[in-house]
Amino acid sequence: MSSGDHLIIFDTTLRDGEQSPGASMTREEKVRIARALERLRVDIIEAGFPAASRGDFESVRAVAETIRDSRVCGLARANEADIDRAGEAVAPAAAGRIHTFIATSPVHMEKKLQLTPDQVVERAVAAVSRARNLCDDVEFSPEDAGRSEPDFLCRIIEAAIDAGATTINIPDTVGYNLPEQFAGLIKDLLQRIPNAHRAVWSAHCHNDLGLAVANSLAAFGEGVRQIECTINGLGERAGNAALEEIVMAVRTRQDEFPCDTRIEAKELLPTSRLVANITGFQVQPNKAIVGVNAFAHESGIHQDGVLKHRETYEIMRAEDVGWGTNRMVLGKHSGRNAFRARCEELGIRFDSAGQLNEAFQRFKELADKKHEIFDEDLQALATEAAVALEEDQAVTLVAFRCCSETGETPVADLTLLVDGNEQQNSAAGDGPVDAAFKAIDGILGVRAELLLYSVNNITSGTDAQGEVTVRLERGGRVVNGQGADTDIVIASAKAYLNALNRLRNTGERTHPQAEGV
Ligand SMILES: CC(=O)SCCNC(=O)CCNC(=O)[C@H](O)C(C)(C)COP(=O)(O)OP(=O)(O)OC[C@H]1O[C@@H](n2cnc3c(N)ncnc32)[C@H](O)[C@@H]1OP(=O)(O)O
Ligand SMILES: CC(C)C(=O)C(=O)O
Repeated sequence: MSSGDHLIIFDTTLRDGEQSPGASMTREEKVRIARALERLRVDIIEAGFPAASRGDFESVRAVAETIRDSRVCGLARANEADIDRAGEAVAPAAAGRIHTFIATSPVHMEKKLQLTPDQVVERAVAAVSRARNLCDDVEFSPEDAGRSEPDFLCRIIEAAIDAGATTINIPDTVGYNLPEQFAGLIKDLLQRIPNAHRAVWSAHCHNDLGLAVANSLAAFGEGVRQIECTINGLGERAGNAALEEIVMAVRTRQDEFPCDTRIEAKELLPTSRLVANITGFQVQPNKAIVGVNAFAHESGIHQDGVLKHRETYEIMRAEDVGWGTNRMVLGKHSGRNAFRARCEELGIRFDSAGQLNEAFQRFKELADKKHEIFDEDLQALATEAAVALEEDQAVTLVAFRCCSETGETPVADLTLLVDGNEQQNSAAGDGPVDAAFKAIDGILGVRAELLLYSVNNITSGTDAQGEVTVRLERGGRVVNGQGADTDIVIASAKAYLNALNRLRNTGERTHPQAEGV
């Protein structure tokens, strides 16, 4: 728990994170998250605001009783009652901290606290001294430092350090600062405050302008050695600096940040998931590090690059932050290389470039209709492509339209390519599938008995492909036909045509079980 040379990670998910409207947690939930934070090896866990309620006091105390490898901190306003409550709550901790704060910006002092600057300094000093009598580790924050006057900050921080503060935290409470400006403030304070070296300096940035991480890292560049952050960037309004982003920025850009954290990065994803599940604040797919797309590639050019050499499009390894691996998502932007690689992983082999091209073309057609192509879709379309190439598909579906209305008889209107000639027909039926089959019969003059018709969804979701199997019998010959499509009526027409083509072909196997139905 000593800082050594590493960057101290102060996690405030259970305090500032909990201040997000709708994110409050029970004692048991806080203890579960605190355990996950301990596994993650954060240095300090700010477990709550003990004066806020009996429940929060008990939560902080339960965390203090449970956690052994991280320091446990409680927040307190600059008044005696809050500080005593925080001291009592963190007392059972293996290592405890009291964090006291008071606002220092003109608008907060005048309008909110209704105190003069002199009174604010007096309260800060009294609060820090009282906290030091209860705990040997005391953090002081001049709230809204980002909008405070530097001269006043120098005065109050110097007094707080003299009163016993061991950590000085500079909050950009309302997320107003820009990186250079915030770094400049830290530099100025460190240069001008004579006893600055007696405290560890910290940054606590909010994300109102989306700059919390950038501001925290800029502050590090000027001498801050503790960063306050939260899992998934949870926190008041737009949130705090995201812990996972801070940690991985430091680890990935060692050229800029010559230090490391104690963080066990493989725990980042499980911890993120736990916090999301408990709070109900799900992580957006494109969230850095822990979003489901953070290590996923759909574009063919990127997939090709990553397959050839991961670092072409990845600056971190998915495995290092808790993902099983990176992910190739097959969709309409994917290319042949990723398509073939995934098929090979599934044991689907293409014997010729023609087969690959046929399957790839079908894949692109499907991808235009479906957001994501799953492994089951690949299996189905590879089978279809192989069938199309292996067998003589004398009859193929060119166009299909079906009208199905409440109270009206469904009508199917389709065009087939029969031995090289397009033929069109319409038919009504008891349902859209029946209408489609009758329209096909009308063109081909079919006399076959339908023994079986079954539909299965290949994957889940309303855009899933339906896989249809049709079994026909004519003159003692029994054949199966398969068809797959996101539209189950089209899948049915394809399956019917597939079976009819087989009936037309000589040398057709006659035992349906041999075809896996
Ligand atoms: C930037 C931050 O994130 S700060 C932390 C914010 N977190 C929270 O507020 C969550 C927990 N808060 C609470 O449960 C409640 O606000 C309590 C229990 C702390 C106080 O509740 P109440 O006594 O009902 O006061 P209320 O919340 O209405 O107003 C806050 C009071 O604290 C004062 N105050 C605010 N900050 C401080 C401070 N750092 N030091 C001393 N007094 C302060 C305000 O001036 C106001 O005083 P007033 O009642 O004399 O006008
Ligand atoms: C209590 C302080 C550090 C705070 O949360 C803030 O200023 O945002």
